[in-house]
Amino acid sequence: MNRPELILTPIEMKQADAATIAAGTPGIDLMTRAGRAVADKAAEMTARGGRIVVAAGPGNNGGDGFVAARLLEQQGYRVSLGLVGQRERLTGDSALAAEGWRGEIVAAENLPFQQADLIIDALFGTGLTRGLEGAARIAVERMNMSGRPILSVDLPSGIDGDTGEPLGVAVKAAATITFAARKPCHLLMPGRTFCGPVTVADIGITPETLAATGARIWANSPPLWLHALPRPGTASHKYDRGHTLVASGGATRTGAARLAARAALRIGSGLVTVASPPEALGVNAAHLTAVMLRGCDGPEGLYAILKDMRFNSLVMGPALGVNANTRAMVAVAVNARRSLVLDADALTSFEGIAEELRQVLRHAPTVLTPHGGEFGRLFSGHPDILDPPSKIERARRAALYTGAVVVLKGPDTVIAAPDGRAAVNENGTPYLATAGSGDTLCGIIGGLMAQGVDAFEAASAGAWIHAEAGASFGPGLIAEDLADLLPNVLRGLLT
Ligand SMILES: NC(=O)C1=CN([C@@H]2O[C@H](COP(=O)(O)OP(=O)(O)OC[C@H]3O[C@@H](n4cnc5c(N)ncnc54)[C@H](O)[C@@H]3O)[C@@H](O)[C@H]2O)[C@H](O)CC1
Ligand SMILES: [K+]
Repeated sequence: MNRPELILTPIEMKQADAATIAAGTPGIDLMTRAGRAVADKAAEMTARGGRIVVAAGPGNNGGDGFVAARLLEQQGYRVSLGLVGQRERLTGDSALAAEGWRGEIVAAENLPFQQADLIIDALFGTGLTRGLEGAARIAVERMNMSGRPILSVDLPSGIDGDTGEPLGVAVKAAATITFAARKPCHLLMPGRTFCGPVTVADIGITPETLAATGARIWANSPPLWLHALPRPGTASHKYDRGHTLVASGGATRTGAARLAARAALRIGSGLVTVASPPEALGVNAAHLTAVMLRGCDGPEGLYAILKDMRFNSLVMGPALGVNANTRAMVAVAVNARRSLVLDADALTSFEGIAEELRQVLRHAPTVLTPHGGEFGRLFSGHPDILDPPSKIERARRAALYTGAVVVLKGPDTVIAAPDGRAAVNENGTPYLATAGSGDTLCGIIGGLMAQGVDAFEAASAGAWIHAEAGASFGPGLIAEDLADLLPNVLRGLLT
């Protein structure tokens, strides 16, 4: 199994650069390798002898561009190069790289972008600190308007490497080539869209050097959690694969719990029970087969059920109602010290009183699964959690504050643990934006925790498996399909 893909922030990348240089690799060698990787990628994208227009910036991103321009001209391409800033103000490795370019240097904003077979965007990379203005802005606007394919160096100019957000105008690249490791902007939206397909070039910075930066963000993919997925042994029986309890809403709001329950069963929970308000027992009983059913009359009823310690994983929230009763149910569930997944109404019932939720969330492995709107409501009044421009940072702060793993959903779902670990999910599909999809995700995560999977791994694996199931179906997907798509995904992972 290959190793989990570590994602480095721009600051961590600079640390890795510096450590590699300190260990004896001259910076110009890193730049030359980076520039060579750019040239190789550009050659893949452009017929030999084609017209390549390079826009270089005032720093090392520009330096990569100078190296690529030199190499491509040597290979017979017709290369034009433009610079933002003055040639004589280039310093360090960029100045060295520029010395290798024998061709003309024009102002980047005046480059003939429309005549290019390929444009190379080497204006700004991880050093971007503010929105583009003046010549840089004009160059980017003209580049984008040209309609010609753009290869971005490291990341599209104008995109914030940490957040994936455009700081004003930003290059819309056909492809991006980055170095040593991807950065958050390559996975987070909308940065992922601005990048196009991303290639990671090895420029001689070792995995050990990357890890030594202390980076704690990973791409959410099987190598991160595959080891943690349960593989029932021949002697396994249903009682040692856990028992998930899913709380149902009232008589007209029972579907969410059944979606979650079926998903928990499909993901491998040995037993699953729906805890149903008395008035909904008939409705639930009419729809349930392998999933069992228990009457549960409010917090007292839940307390009575949880005296049975075999219920080791609880899923609560979908369709429970936004009210004090739901808050009381959550308190009973938390004090029962079982693994817990809280979603939807169980979160929104604590709108603006996250402090109250925080106080109860310290007893057992807990996963919160808000989408953006629920997250904003739950943590309203907590600018320290809501204000960071990075979605990863927001999720991390919420996890630290609540003591729970937080799954901040979206096309770029972020899974964050209280200890700072974070994973970014990329295999989602727009077809998952359908009623009941979130309920199913809760069931998958709860069902994995019932089998003893730790909260962060259960949430990360659950998010990926849920998305993979949805993507395997495509157009026409409805939530009822998802649970029955899980076996195929699991087969691909476990065999
Ligand atoms: N291992 C690696 O990742 C390597 C990366 N390399 C390349 O180096 C750049 C980072 O270079 P740096 O000089 O730090 O920053 P930039 O080139 O991105 O920016 C240049 C400079 O521009 C100034 N600046 C910031 N924002 C603006 C703005 N809006 N308008 C004008 N000027 C701005 C700021 O002073 C920056 O310092 C990385 O992306 C890679 O491409 C190495 O070449 C190889 C190893
Ligand atoms: K760039």
